[in-house]
Amino acid sequence: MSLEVRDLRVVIDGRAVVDGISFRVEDGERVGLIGESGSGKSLTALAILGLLPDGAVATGSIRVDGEEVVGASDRDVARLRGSRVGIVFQEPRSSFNPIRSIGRQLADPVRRFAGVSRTEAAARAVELARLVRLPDPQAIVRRYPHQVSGGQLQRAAIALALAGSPRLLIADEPTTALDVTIQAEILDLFDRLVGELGTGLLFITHDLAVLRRIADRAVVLQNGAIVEDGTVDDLVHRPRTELVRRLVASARATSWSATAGAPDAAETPGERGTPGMPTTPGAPGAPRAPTAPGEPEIPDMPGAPDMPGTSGIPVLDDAPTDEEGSR
Ligand SMILES: Nc1ncnc2c1ncn2[C@@H]1O[C@H](COP(=O)(O)OP(=O)(O)OP(=O)(O)O)[C@@H](O)[C@H]1O
Repeated sequence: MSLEVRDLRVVIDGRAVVDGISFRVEDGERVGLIGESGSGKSLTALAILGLLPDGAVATGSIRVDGEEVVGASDRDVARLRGSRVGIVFQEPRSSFNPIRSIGRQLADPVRRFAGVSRTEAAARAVELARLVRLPDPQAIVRRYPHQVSGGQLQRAAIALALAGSPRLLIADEPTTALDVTIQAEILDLFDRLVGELGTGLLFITHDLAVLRRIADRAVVLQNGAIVEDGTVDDLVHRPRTELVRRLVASARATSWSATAGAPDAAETPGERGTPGMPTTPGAPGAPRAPTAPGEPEIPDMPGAPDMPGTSGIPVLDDAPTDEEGSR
C-alpha cells in the first residue's frame, strides 16, 4: 500500500483545518483529492510530507509505504521524503535552484538516496530525463531551469520527484500553471508513469474535468472533512452532495471554455470542440502553437492521437445536467 491515512486531523490556532479524514492509495492506483479552495487539500499533502507550517499540529496516522509519518522525527520524515514519497507542485520553478543545471539537481537526490557515485548519479539523471520523455535527455540535463519551457520544466520536476524511487507520488495542481495543450501531455505522463512504475498517485485538484482524465477514484474534501468518496465516474454521474454537483457544473464550464465552440457544443454528444484548436483565451487571431518552441511533440503519448478535444481533457458532456444532478 502506497498510502494509508487514518483519522488525520490538522489543527492550526485551535481550528481543525483537516478534520478526521481517512483514505488509502494502493500501489499503482490513481486517487484524486478534490475540493474547493481552502478545503484542506494542500495541508493534507503537507502533512503526508511532514512539512506542515509551524504551529500546525497533526494527529491520527499517515503511513507511507508502511512507515508512520505522524510523530516521526524530523530526520526520519526527511528520509521518507524523496525515498518513499515525491511531490510535484503547481509551479515547477519552485522545485529548482535557478543557478544549477537540471542534471545536477536530478543527480543530488539520486546520490543521497541510492548512495551511488557522482558518475552513476549523472547517468541516472539522464535516465530520469528520458523516463519523463524530455527531448534529447543528454543535452537537456546540462541546461539551466530558465533555458527550458514551462512544460519541459514540469517534466523535469516530475523526474526530480521520482529521483529517489518513491512508492507514492503526490501531485498538487501540477497542470494548473500550464498551457492547456501541455496540461494534457503532463496528465498523460503521470498516467504512463504510474502504469510503468506501479507508484501510487495522489492527485490534488479543484477541477473534476482534470481528475476524470487521470484518477480512478477520488476523495472529496469540504471544510477539512470528506463529504464523498468513490469512483470518479460515480461522482460525475451520481453526485450525492451539492458540492459535487457544483464541481460537475464547473468542470463542464471548464470544458466549455476549453473549446472554441459555444457552450452548447459541449453538451452535444460527439461534439468535443474543434480538434487541434487551441483553447485558451490567448491573443485573438494568434492561436498558440500546439507545442511551445522546444517542447517535445511526444508522438508516443498514449491517448494523444485519439483525443479529440483541444486540451485532451474530456469534456463532461455526458455528465448529469444540473437539473438531473439535483433530483
Ligand atoms: N499556514 C497557515 N496558517 C493558518 N491557516 C492556514 C495555513 N495554511 C492554510 N491554512 C488554512 O487552512 C485551510 C485549508 O487550507 P489548504 O491550503 O489546505 O486548502 P486547499 O484546499 O489546498 O486550498 P487551495 O486550493 O486554495 O490551495 C484554509 O482555511 C486555510 O486558510
